[in-house]
Amino acid sequence: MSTATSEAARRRTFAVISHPDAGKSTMTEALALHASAITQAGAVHGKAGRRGVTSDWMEMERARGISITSAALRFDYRGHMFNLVDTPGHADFSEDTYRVLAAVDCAVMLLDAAKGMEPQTMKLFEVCRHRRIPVITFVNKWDRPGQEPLELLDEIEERTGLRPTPVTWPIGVAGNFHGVVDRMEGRAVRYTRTPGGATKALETELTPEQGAAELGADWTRAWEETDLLAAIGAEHDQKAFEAHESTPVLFGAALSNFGVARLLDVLVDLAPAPAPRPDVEGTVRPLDAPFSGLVFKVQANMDPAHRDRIAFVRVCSGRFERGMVLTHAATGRPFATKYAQSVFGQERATIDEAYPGDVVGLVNATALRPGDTLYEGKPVEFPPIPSFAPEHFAVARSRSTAKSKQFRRGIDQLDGEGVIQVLRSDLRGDQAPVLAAVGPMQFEVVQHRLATEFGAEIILDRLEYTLALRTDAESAEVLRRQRGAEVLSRSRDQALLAVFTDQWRMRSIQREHEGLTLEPLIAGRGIPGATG
Ligand SMILES: Nc1nc2c(ncn2[C@@H]2O[C@H](COP(=O)(O)OP(=O)(O)OP(=O)(O)O)[C@@H](O)[C@H]2O)c(=O)[nH]1
Repeated sequence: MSTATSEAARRRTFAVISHPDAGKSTMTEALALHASAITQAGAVHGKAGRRGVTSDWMEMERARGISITSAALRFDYRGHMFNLVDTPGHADFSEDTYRVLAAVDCAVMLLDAAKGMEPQTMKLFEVCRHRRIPVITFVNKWDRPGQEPLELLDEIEERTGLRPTPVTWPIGVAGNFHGVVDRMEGRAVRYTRTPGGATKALETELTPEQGAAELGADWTRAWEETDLLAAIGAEHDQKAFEAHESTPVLFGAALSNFGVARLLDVLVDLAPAPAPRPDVEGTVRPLDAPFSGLVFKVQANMDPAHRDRIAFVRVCSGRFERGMVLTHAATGRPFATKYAQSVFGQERATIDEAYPGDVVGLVNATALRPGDTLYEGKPVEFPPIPSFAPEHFAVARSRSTAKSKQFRRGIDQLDGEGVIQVLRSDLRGDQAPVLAAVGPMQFEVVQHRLATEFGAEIILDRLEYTLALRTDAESAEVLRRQRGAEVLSRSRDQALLAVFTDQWRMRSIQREHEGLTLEPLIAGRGIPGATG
C-alpha cells in the first residue's frame, strides 16, 4: 500500500452540523477536548462568556450568539487523524455550509433532545442526501427534559427516510440522564458530571446487578427498549450507512461531555475514510495519484494579528508537501505553497505534509476561490461547488466617494471569498454593484466587514427582486427590456443572471416571449433542487 493510501485510511474528515443552538460549537469543543487537542473547552469559538477567538468581525457572531465562520480543527485520536470542519448554523449562511460539506466524508448531525427535527435539520439532512454524505446522528442535551427516545427515532425515520440504528440507548428519560446502554458493545456505562464540564466526563461500566440496584426502573426500561430495538432489527449496517440509507444514533450531552468519547470511537470505527474522488468527467483520481486538492473555503482577516487571506484546501489525492508548486486548474498558473498552515481556532501551525482527507490552509492565496482545484502532475479538475439561487438583492454604494477604491477592493475580496454573490451591469456601473444573498444576514456581514476591514461604510438599497435564473446573451437582449426584471452578470464566473420581482412576473414574461433561456440555479437556504 502506498503511503497516501495508508495515511488516508487513518483519516476521518467530518463536519458537525445542526439547526442553530443544538450545541454544535459545544460539541466541537467537547470532541477536541476529549481528543486532548485543547486543554480547556472554549478555546475554539469565542462566543459570549468563553475564552477564544477575537477577530473584529467575530464581534458580530458574539453579539448574535451564532457562528458565522468555520474553524478547521485537526487532532489525533486512537491513532487516527481527525479533521473537523465546523460550519455556520444559521440558514442564511447555508451556502457556506454547502461548500464545507463538499470537503467532508461524513457528517455528525446534532438534534436537540427537546426540539427534535427542526427546519434547518431537515434542510441539512437533504443536503447530505444530495451529496451522498453518510450521517451519524447525535441526540444532544439529554440532560434536559425532552422527547421520548422511541418517538425521536420515528421522527427521524419519517422525516428523512433514513433508518435510525441506535449505537447507544439512554438510561433515564431526557432530563434524568444516568448513562447509556451501548448496543454495539453490549454493555452499560454510567456518566458522572465533572465540575464545569471542562474535563472528560467520568464513565463507569455498570454490571447488571449494580444497574438494577442503583438505577431501578430506568435501568429496566432501557434494557426493555433495547430488546425492542433488536426485535425490529434496528442494527447498524455499514453498507446502508455509507449508502445514506441508515444513520447510527447516539444519545448524550455535549455540555457535560456525556457520550462524546463514544462519538469519537464511532467516528473511528464507522465513519468512512477518504475515498478516491471523481473529477468533472467522472474519472476517479486514485488516492495514490499525485497531489490534488479542492478549495472549499476562502477566508480573509480571520484574525487581526494575521491580516491575510487563507484558502482551505481538502487534500483529495497524493501527498501534500509544503513548498511544492502546484497548478491552479482554473487558470493553469503555478501556485507556490510556501505558507501552508493548519488553522485551529486562533492557533495556527505550519503544516509540512498532508494526506487525503486533511485540510490545509494556504496563506495569501489571492487567486483561489471556493470550488477551485489544485494539482500536481496529471491535470485534474473536480466538479465545481454550485452556487445557490439568491433570494435577496441590494445595491451597494460607498458612503463616501473618497473611499471608492477601498469599497471596490473590499467588494472584490468578499466576492472572492464567496461571502456574497456580486452582480454587475453596465447600466448601474462598477460603483453600484448588486449584492445577491441567500439569506439577508449575509448583507450584515458585508456591511460590517467593509467598514471594519476596509474602512468603507456602505449604503445598501434593497431591491424588490426575489428570484434569479441563469440566462444567455440572446435571451438577455429581450429580458433587459422587461419591467420587473433585470439582467446582471455574476462577477465570480461572468454567468448571466436574470432577476425577477417574483415567479408570476417571470412566468408572464416567459409566456409573452417563447423560447427564452431561463435555467434554475440550486435552490437557496440549504435545499438543493429545482427552483420554480
Ligand atoms: N443543557 C445542555 N445545554 C447544552 C448542551 N450542549 C449545548 N448546550 C447549550 O446550548 C446552547 C447552544 O449551544 P452552541 O454550542 O452555542 O450551539 P450552536 O449549535 O453552535 O449554535 P450556533 O453557533 O448558533 O449554530 C448553549 O447555551 C450551550 O451551552 C447540552 O448537552 N446540554
